[in-house]
Formats: sequence, C-alpha cells, structure tokens
Amino acid sequence: MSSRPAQLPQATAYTMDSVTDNHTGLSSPMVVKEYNEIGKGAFGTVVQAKLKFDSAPDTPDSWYGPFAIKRVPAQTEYKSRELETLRAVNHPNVIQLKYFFDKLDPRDNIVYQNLVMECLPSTLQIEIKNYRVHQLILPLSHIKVYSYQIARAMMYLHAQGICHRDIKPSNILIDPKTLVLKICDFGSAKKLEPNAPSVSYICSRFYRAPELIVGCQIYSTKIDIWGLGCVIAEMFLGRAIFQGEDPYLQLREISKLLGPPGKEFVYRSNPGYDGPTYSTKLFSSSIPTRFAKVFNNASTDAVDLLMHVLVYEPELRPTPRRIMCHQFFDDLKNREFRVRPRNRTDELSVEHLFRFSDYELQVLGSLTSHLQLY
Ligand SMILES: Nc1ncnc2c1ncn2[C@@H]1O[C@H](COP(=O)(O)OP(=O)(O)OP(=O)(O)O)[C@@H](O)[C@H]1O
Repeated sequence: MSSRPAQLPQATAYTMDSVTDNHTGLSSPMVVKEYNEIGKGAFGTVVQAKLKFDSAPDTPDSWYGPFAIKRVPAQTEYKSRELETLRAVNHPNVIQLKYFFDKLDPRDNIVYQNLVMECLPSTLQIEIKNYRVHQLILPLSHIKVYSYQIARAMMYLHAQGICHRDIKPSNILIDPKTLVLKICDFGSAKKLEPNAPSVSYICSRFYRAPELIVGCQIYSTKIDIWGLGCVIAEMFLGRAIFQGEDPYLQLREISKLLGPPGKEFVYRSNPGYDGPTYSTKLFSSSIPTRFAKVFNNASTDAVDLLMHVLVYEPELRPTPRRIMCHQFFDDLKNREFRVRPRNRTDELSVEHLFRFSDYELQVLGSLTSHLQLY
C-alpha cells in the first residue's frame, strides 16, 4: 500500500530576499530547496521543500521541513483569499501555514504566491484507493477517527463563519501512520455573511450540495456538512457515493437515494431554477431501507449518521458539534479505545482528540459534557 515516497529526490535551491514567517510576521532572506512535485490542482502545483535562513550554515540542522509549497499565480482576488484564510486559522485538524513569499517566474513572467505549509504524507483519496485496489474499505475504527477529525475542523472553521466550499477526499490530508488528519486547500474558502450572495458554481461536482446544484446563492456552511456526508459515505463504499456525469445528472444520482427534491426546497434555493428535478420517484422503498441497502457494510449508528447528514434541507443537516456528539463516535471516548494504523503493530490512544482549546470549549458550550472521556 502506498503513500508518497519518503526519500527526498534531487533538489533545486534558490534564495528569496523576503520570506515571511506566518507565526512571527517577520520577513527574512531564506534559501528554499525544492524537491519533487507532490500535487497538482486546477490553479497551481504543490512541491516538497526545505527552508533555511540565508545566514545559517549549510548543515543538516539548519534546514527546516520538509514542507509542502503550494504555488499559485499571485494578485488574483480569488487566490489571495487562501493566504488570508490560512493566516487566520490555527487548529490541529487544519493545515498550518509556516511561511509565505512571492516569486517571479522568469519563464512566464508571472508572480507566484508561495504558501509554505506543513507537509502530510497522504490524502484520504489515496488511502481509500489503497484499500479499494484490494477490494477492501478502511477499517471502521479508521473511518471513525478520520470522520471525527473532519467534523472537529469544521466546528472550528464554521464557528468563525469560514466555509471551505471544496470538501473532497483529495483535500483531506492524512498521515496513515498516526491517523492525524488535516483539511487543506483553502483556495475556495470564504467567510460567509448571513444573507449575502456567493457564487453557486463552487465545489467539485461529486461533493456539491443539492442547493448549489439548483443554483442557490445564499447558502450556508451546511454545504460543507453535505461534503462531509459524501466523504464518510465514500469511506464506507470505497468510491464516491454520487457520481453524476454532469451537474444536472449529479442531482439525479442524489435523488436515487434521497428521492426527488421537494418543490419547496428547490424554490427556496433558487426561485428561478428551470432545470430538471427528477420528480418521478425512482424507487418505491423508503429512505431508511435504501440507506441500509446502499451501506450494507456499515453499522446501524453509521447509517443513522449518514441519513441525518445527507438530507436536502440544509437547515436539517446537523452542525459539526452535533455530529461530534453522535453515537457513531461513542467508542472514541472510551479511554481504553485503541486504533492500529496499517503496517504497524502497536496501537494508539485517541485521547488527544478530546483535548479541546478554550475556543473549542466555548463553541461546544453545553455539548462539552457529551464529549467527556470515560
Ligand atoms: N500541505 C500539504 N501536504 C502534503 N500534500 C499536499 C499539501 N497541500 C496540498 N497537497 C497535495 O497537493 C494536492 C493539490 O493541492 P490543493 O488542493 O491545495 O491545490 P489546488 O490547486 O487547489 O487543487 P484542486 O484544483 O484539486 O482543488 C492535494 O490534493 C494534495 O495531494
């Protein structure tokens, strides 16, 4: 089973006059040593790299990292929001920005923004695929530990109004050796203001909430909760749950499980929607029967969680803190609970997942008592 190669290949090095440390806000000249490309997206590339202060001797101890540098063209309004968001966040389940700098690429004469982040060895997309090629799915304990950490990251982000808007397995970084999980790619993230419109053409198709598909512009952080439901479902199925071939057919895939969207839902989302609503019922069985059939390898509490999360009405989808309190995660609260990462013989405690910051405790409020270890 694979993650990315641990060995760093040959590097190219260059010196930058002004690299800003995200923690201190101070800028200094630093040498950047870039290794292999570890990711490619619609907007830029991600490479592995190490950094050292220009004044430091070139000894192994002087080099920090490895980090992941995401490089995107600078000065577009859309992408500078990613830097702004990353600078504002600090959570164990959200990727941390270490440094940033702008660099002119002489090949195309474009200034690129370089975001230097902590580097994780894999993604949930790679992990799901690793199991799928062996006709397996992730162990149930891993599904729980990963899902809980996504919900915890969302509780933190949503409490500040930050909506990620592109939740999908390739944007969820993991370390399979420790089961640590961090959400990445804040290129689409936005602080949503109540009743203010935002573009509805956001989020990768398979993970798009139904209100976005019908063109809703005044949506909420509940679009991320839909994405979370799709990601949990994918861990149980080994493939994306709703695989529409185009944006409208995406709605058809959803209606195969949930039934057709209600008229009120469509009207509330977008009164001007004139696309298909697949109003012919495709099945005669009830929703719980269909969920139980689709997730025939999942426990009753997992099916219950998915049935509550994957609903048309955004207001009815639970908040992240409610999700964290769902009985599906009850095992994790037992001090005796241990999880064994693949390719390891030792077992790990997950007590740290319940060590909340003061800010998280404030957000959890009265629900804190539901998240006590026993
Ligand atoms: N901090 C990181 N550590 C390790 N790998 C990373 C890191 N950040 C990104 N990657 C890898 O690079 C890929 C692309 O990164 P990212 O999603 O941020 O770029 P993007 O251009 O916005 O991509 P997309 O168009 O797919 O949304 C990720 O799927 C992941 O495999």
